[in-house]
Amino acid sequence: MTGVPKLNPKFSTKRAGTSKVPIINFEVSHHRAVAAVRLLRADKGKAFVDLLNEKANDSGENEMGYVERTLGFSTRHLDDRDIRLVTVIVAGTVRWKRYIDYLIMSLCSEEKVFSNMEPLLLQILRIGFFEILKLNVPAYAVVDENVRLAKVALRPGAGNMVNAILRKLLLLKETDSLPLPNIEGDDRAQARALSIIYSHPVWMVRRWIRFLGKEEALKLMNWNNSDPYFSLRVNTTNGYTRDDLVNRLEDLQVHYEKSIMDEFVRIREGMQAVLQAGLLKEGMCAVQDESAGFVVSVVDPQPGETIMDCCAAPGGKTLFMASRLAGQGKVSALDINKGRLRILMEAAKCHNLDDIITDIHGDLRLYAKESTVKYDKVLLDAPCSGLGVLSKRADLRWNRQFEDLEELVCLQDELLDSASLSLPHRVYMDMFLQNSSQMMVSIPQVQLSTLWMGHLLLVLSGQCTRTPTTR
Ligand SMILES: C[S@@+](CC[C@H](N)C(=O)[O-])C[C@H]1O[C@@H](n2cnc3c(N)ncnc32)[C@H](O)[C@@H]1O
Repeated sequence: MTGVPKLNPKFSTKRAGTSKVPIINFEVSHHRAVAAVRLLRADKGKAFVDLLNEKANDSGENEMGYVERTLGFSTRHLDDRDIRLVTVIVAGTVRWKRYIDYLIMSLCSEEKVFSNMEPLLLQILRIGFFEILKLNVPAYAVVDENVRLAKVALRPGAGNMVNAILRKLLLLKETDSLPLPNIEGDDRAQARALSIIYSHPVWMVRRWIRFLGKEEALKLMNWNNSDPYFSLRVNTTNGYTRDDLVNRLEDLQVHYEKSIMDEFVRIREGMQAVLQAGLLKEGMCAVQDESAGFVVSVVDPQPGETIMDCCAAPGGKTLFMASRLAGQGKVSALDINKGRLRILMEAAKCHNLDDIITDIHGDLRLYAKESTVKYDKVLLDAPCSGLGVLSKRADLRWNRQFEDLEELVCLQDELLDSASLSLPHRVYMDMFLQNSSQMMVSIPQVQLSTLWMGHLLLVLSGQCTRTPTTR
């Protein structure tokens, strides 16, 4: 792929001149246009930002400005439905990128047609493929709209190409003959095929098969590719019950599901409505992953206890642990990042927990050497790769490199040593899955290790005298 797209002059000059009145271009489907530009930004990174600066004279224009200038409609006119569709299309297209690209390449007349394809054209095709394969949008709408978008954003020839490739895809789908790689050959070749079918980087597939076995690795990839849900935790410290939260969600017509954990409710859609209704601001609930709640359940804070949260910010687990203390006891929240710690304390105020929580700004590795304070319990939620939340963060799988994990494992090792050295009662370590296997073999004091929803929780007793890890 080469550079960033050249703008179609016809549209790039539309907003030039004296008129500031937004021009609404009814020719293109607005949510697809914004989705295509957002995907382009994700794909091109800095090259895209450079293009914005170059074309907009460093005016700080964002991607929305780009859409307005090049496609001729004001993104201010996007309604809630459009915004929701942009989110769905962008997340899904990014998630399935490897699989979709394999199909696009298979349907191009030659491999070089794919590798030389203009970046914006590729995004439009990816959107069309995602809509046909995963969203089941009516075929005529997908073809018509994406062809028109390619014609308007690029040129008529680009529209013809989109038309030809999407129609080929429809035919293959109808006849159930979509091309797929065979899972055969040595481990590496099989991982390569699986990485296309499940749309993950090859190194992740190989690593998970090695550590978890093929069956679990496939389950994990299916989970990563499923539509995510979000969890809300009711704030009992402010006197609310889960029924109160459920009643408000019903008023807002947000569909929910009660979690097996008492304080939690799951929602798949409707976060916008929850935010707009102010449920978070008024302290009724917090957005918190159930897996984070599970970690707190294992720590099981009891009234009167002192707890150290070693990597606390922005504070999801700190707040939940503090609320479990029922007004008696203390949580010390330590973090190296001052800004995130400030957010934590603001949330503590909102949740009426600022008497229970004390913030400590510092590097755990230094703090642990100097402090003589002992705690009843210590939670270490060390920085992680985020590989446990790939269903929610579609882009992460493409942004993480194997080398990032290596660095993280080093940091986690050091932090675990610090947490367990100077705070030697019980250390609860929560980490995402990426390096779980190394950790499990390397820490003889592990009393309990539980793998759940992408988290590995280790409960250690006494000081941590580990043998070197198997990195
Ligand atoms: C996974 S996040 C913690 C999330 C938090 N426990 C929660 O539930 O909201 C990891 C945190 O570790 C902090 N951190 C990284 N290195 C650190 C260090 N050397 N000492 C203390 N905190 C550190 C980061 O600033 C980040 O806020």
